[in-house]
Amino acid sequence: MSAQREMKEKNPWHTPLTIIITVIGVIAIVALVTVAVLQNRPVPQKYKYGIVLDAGSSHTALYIYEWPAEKDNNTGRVEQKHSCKVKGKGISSYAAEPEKAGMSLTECMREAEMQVPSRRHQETPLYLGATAGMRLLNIENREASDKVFEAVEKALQGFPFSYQGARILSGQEEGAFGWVTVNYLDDRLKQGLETTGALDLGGASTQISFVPHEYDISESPSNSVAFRLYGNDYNLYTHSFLCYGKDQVLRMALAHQTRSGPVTMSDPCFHPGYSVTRNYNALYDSPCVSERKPKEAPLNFTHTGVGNFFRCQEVVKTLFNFTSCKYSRCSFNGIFQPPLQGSFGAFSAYYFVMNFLNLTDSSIPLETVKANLANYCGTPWNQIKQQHPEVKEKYLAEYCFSGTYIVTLLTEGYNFTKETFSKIKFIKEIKGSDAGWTLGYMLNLTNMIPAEAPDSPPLPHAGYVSIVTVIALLLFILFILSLRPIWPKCSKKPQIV
Ligand SMILES: Nc1ccn([C@@H]2O[C@H](COP(=O)(O)OP(=O)(O)OP(=O)(O)O)[C@@H](O)[C@H]2O)c(=O)n1
Ligand SMILES: [Ca+2]
Repeated sequence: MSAQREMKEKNPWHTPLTIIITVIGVIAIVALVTVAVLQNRPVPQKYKYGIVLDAGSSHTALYIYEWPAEKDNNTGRVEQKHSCKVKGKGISSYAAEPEKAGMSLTECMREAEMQVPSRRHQETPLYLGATAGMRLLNIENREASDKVFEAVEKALQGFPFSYQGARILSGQEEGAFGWVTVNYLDDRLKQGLETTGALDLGGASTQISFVPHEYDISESPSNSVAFRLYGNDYNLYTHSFLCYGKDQVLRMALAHQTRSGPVTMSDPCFHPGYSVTRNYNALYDSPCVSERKPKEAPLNFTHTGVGNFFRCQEVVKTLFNFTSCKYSRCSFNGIFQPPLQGSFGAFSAYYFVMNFLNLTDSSIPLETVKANLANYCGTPWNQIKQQHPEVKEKYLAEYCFSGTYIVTLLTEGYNFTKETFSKIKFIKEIKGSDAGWTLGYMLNLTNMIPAEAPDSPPLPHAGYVSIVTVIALLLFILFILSLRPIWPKCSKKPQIV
């Protein structure tokens, strides 16, 4: 017992001096680390916002994006905070009553007012971009298209955001910004990874964009877009096919099959037992088909279904022109297309249709996709309606046609083979943000993707804190060791008596 007590008494760690040094040391370390952590802690997140309205041919959607306020110039990640689907049809459908185009946006704009904190309203940029529906209206009736824009502009200026204008995007912009969105969301641009191609299928036009392997831009300069993003150069191939969105292509298919003006038409792209009356004038009311209108057509025709995928494919193929190509290679309609490269993300109607048909899984071989479609198209219309009572009949009736069109466009049009078909991923969104051109458009207009890679701190915050802690501990230990000569009796071994 007494030996133990003596040891305790002689233990240098129990002298008042060392206890004081230790306590001060510990306090110093805690203070040092706390200051380091607090000083470099990311400040509580404040966000900035941007709003883009996608005025598509079939409908308008509003997207709100947000990003950390203190990092807006380069490093902060922009994410979709909210989206709102405008009720009713696209703005181009209001050609005869333009004010209604403006009014149609009110509900979603009110939602945006609620979603964006009011102190940020005034600085939040608001853009409207119109695509193929307005492109067609602009071709058909310039004055009507201008009136629609006037009405839309007036409506948007009535909200407290920083309105930045409404305009028609070129097909090239639509394709290129879709590609930017997909690759930005996948973090491929910042990391300089191989990029993903983008396939967008709308109601009135469709876009294909990818970075080809070796690519002679001079062959068709109008199909190329050069980007410098985060210090990397990209030569993007992009093309937009006006009239090859799924609604306009359906018009073309119907026009092709009714070119002799019959009273009843049997359509392999619609289910057996399907039958509706359609109006000739309504069918031909689009620049995509207006020239094909039969001379002496009756007012209406009966559109009946036969349900045959392979015959439907034959009809769809007649809508592509493969005969003339003045370049080294073409997709269709004499449009240059370099060899396909890498993987692709296919979104908007590609996704809606393939998702409905349960065909989004990339592991499904092309042959199986076709077999499933053949089976689906051959299913009687009554049965289809019974199986999907929740789906709008207009959508439901068209999935056989749309699925057939998608497969035909991808394989015959763009030259995907049974090997490369599996490189297509049918996607709706990436990490919570919808795939589409809107995000890329906003990133571009707000200069949010820098041309050069931004300087980043050499260490991440956690690494910095760990290193500060370790160095502080080492210094403390060193300090304690350096005191050894003044420790009373500490150089002597404790003697057991
Ligand atoms: N759940 C849904 C939603 C939409 N659609 C259809 O998908 C097509 C294209 O939709 P979208 O990509 O929204 O086209 P828009 O942007 O309106 O057209 P565009 O890009 O050509 O201007 C339309 O035929 C629409 O009827 C669908 O089949 N199922
Ligand atoms: Ca679209």
